[in-house]
Amino acid sequence: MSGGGERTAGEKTAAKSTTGQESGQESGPEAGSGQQAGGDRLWSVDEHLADVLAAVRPLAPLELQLLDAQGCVLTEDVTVPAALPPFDNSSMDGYAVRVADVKGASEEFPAVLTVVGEAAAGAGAPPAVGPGEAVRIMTGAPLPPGAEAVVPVEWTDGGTGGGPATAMTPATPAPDGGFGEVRVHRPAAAGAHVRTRGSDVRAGEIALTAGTVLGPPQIGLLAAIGRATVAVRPRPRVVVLSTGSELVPPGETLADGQIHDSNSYVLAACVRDAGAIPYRAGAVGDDPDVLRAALEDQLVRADAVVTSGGVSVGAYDVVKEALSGLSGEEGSVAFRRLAMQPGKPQGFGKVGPDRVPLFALPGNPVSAYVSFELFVRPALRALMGLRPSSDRATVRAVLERDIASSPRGRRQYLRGRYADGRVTPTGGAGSHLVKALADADALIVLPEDTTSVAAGTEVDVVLLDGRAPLD
Ligand SMILES: Nc1nc2c(c(=O)[nH]1)N[C@H]1C(S)=C(S)[C@@H](COP(=O)(O)OP(=O)(O)OC[C@H]3O[C@@H](n4cnc5c(N)ncnc54)[C@H](O)[C@@H]3O)O[C@H]1N2
Ligand code: MOO
Repeated sequence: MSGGGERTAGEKTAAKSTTGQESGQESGPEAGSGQQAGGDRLWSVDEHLADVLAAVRPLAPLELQLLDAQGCVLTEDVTVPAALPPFDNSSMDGYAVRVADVKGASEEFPAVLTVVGEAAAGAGAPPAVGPGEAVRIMTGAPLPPGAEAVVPVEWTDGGTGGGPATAMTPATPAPDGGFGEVRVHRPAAAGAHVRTRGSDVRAGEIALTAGTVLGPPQIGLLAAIGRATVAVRPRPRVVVLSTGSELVPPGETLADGQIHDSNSYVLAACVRDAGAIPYRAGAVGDDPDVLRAALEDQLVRADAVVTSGGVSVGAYDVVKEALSGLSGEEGSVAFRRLAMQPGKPQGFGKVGPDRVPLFALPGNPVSAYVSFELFVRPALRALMGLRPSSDRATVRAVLERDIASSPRGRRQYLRGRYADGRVTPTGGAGSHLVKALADADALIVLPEDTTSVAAGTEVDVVLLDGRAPLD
């Protein structure tokens, strides 16, 4: 990547952006900048999100091991190769019997059967049950030939000659070398306590259709039908880079004017929380060449890049400086101001020959977090083939406290705690307030035309803790 350039690539193609008219991989903010298209105007949250989503496409499918595919979207219809269960088997520990032999049996007049052997799960082919015979059988063991039903051990004397048994005895052969006798106290209908071959799913049926999100039960089904790998949209690999010469990693001592880098941590955690794979590349100083070099290094393993800081109007706004002038193979990144608080300055585009989506988020910690929630999280879901916006519920809630002011013309996302239909703001509007953010589990959304809200009013609240379904 090279830097500089008098006019940004984004500015040159500004007219293509934002309204969603352009479809396909190359549309969206990659191709435009609000400053050029609409003067110094503010872009709405919805416009920006629409542009971001118009520019991202689901990742190409990959064949993954089952557990690596958890949470991913299946891209194939999976057919059942062989019936499940693969053979008739017992659902109880007890005795495999013929129905006629136990007809009318009771505790007072038990059916006395000769036990001719044992069927245990995984122990190979069981012996056959002839007239007047029974086979000891354990849960999951194949039903012996000739047997029509299983009587649970509790309906028998367990071969002890005493009263009703509570469990199978561990020892099987009787002293005479046989298995002895069992007294059955109740009749059993044909098929009683037998799980028939194919009763779960038959060979040739569709087990799971393309588009299914693989949760634990779906992964269990795939394993049960013998699949070791499946084709899914993979989790995006997301490089997280924070910028700022004042940043020091947590664990190191601060010199004058330094602060700890929290954004690369919160953003990497957000990436993971969204179901993607974070690569936290740490912090780079305010040097555009160093940032470009770091990005070039990281791009080989990235399906998306998230940077924080350096996007406003300061003298050392390194991300803007490094990425505004990209062209050709380098891709392009457009910077714009959004009608929201926090999160006003934003950059978005695609970089490198593979056109990897890049989100340049503002550096204020709360701004970076809220920007991720609103724009990056939906985009990562889109890369995974998931519905972008459906995993965060928005509910109405009664405000517990007055909100004295909200900037006219900007949609405000205040932090709050939600419980039982009520929401309480945590801290104020300052986008440096990380403790208040950590205390929150919701974002209180105040529309652009709202300048204050009295306690008792109903407001929109975005729940942050993933209470809504994931697909
Ligand atoms: N004259 C103007 N100044 C600012 C404007 C404006 O419109 N005119 N916008 C303000 C808004 S709103 C925001 S948001 C910030 C965004 O600035 P940058 O994206 O350039 O971010 P920085 O200047 O690099 O940092 C801002 C702030 O956040 C701290 N920071 C940065 N990175 C981290 C990190 N990784 N971990 C923890 N804290 C971080 C940084 O030290 C600054 O305090 O611009 C306003 N200014
Ligand atoms: O928009 Mo900044 O993100 O208000 O703090």
